Amino acid sequence: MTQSVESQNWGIIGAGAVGSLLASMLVDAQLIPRFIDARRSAHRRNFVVEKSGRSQRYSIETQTNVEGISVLLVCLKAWQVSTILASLDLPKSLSIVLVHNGMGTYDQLKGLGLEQAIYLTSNTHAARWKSANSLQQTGHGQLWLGHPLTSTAPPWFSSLEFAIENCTWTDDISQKLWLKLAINAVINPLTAINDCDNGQLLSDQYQATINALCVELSKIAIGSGVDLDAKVLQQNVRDICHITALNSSSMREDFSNARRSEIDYINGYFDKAATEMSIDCPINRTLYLSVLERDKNYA
Ligand SMILES: NC(=O)C1=CN([C@@H]2O[C@H](COP(=O)(O)OP(=O)(O)OC[C@H]3O[C@@H](n4cnc5c(N)ncnc54)[C@H](OP(=O)(O)O)[C@@H]3O)[C@@H](O)[C@H]2O)C=CC1
Ligand SMILES: CC(C)(CO)C(=O)C(=O)O
Repeated sequence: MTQSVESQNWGIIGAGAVGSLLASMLVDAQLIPRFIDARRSAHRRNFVVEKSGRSQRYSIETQTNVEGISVLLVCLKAWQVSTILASLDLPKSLSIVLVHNGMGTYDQLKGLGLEQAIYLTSNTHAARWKSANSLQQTGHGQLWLGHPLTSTAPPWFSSLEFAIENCTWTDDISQKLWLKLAINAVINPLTAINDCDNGQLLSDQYQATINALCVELSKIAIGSGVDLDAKVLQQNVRDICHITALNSSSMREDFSNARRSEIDYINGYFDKAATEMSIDCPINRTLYLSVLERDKNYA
């Protein structure tokens, strides 16, 4: 691969499945990212990534703070983002890129008074750990990047676009985020509660619930100024269930691994918006409260 012209220092907080996958893509493009982890002393993180049938070794420097970093990819679970970023000393010039499922962290960070530029993404590049240091890419997806207030891509975007497969700037990130949020609000709680793969949601028994839930979510999105037709959403949910038929959703994985889920930032986000607009959404509420009740054990 040709060396890209690079003057940024890339940091990644969250050396989990997504953070390590994106780190490997940056290394492949010779961008030399560093992991940030204030919980541990400085070290090198060594791992193997299996991508497109090839295994490659990576060794990434891990530092305890964001010193020297100019672009920070935040690959944490949604519920970790505000607490962890608030605990770090972040320079004003830092660009923050949020890479997680769900919505609500942007407002939380702005509410905390963060003055840095915060970019949002909708990411479908997927990976899972086969063992502690061996990662497998499980989905060649897409990463949409945008900013809620500006349609101009930052100067470092060309490097990210060069490094990350199917990385595209959008001047309407809100539309992409709401569609992904709605898809997750259908697939994630239903697969977690029913303990099934994504593809099983295509069976007849789930269609009435899925269709009615899509109508509710569409009403909330439209009430929030986002054009999200219920039929288009239903089709998108079906398409994702087909494409990811054998996948176990991230919420189902959280259930099986006794971890807190991201429900507050998915169905909870819809529930809050529905309540503010006095839109009755009983199916979304039931799913939200059911997973929330389970999550109390893992707060
Ligand atoms: N996995 C996937 O394929 C996909 C995931 N997503 C979304 O991307 C986001 C990240 O997911 P994923 O990578 O799977 O999640 P992981 O739980 O694998 O990654 C989160 C990482 O953050 C680390 N972390 C926790 N606290 C800190 C801290 N204080 N400082 C530094 N690092 C910390 C964790 O380390 P430790 O475990 O040591 O605590 C963990 O490695 C989620 O929102 C998920 O829904 C979206 C698309 C696909
Ligand atoms: C699209 C989907 C449902 C794929 O599994 C996902 O994003 C998740 O599991 O969180």
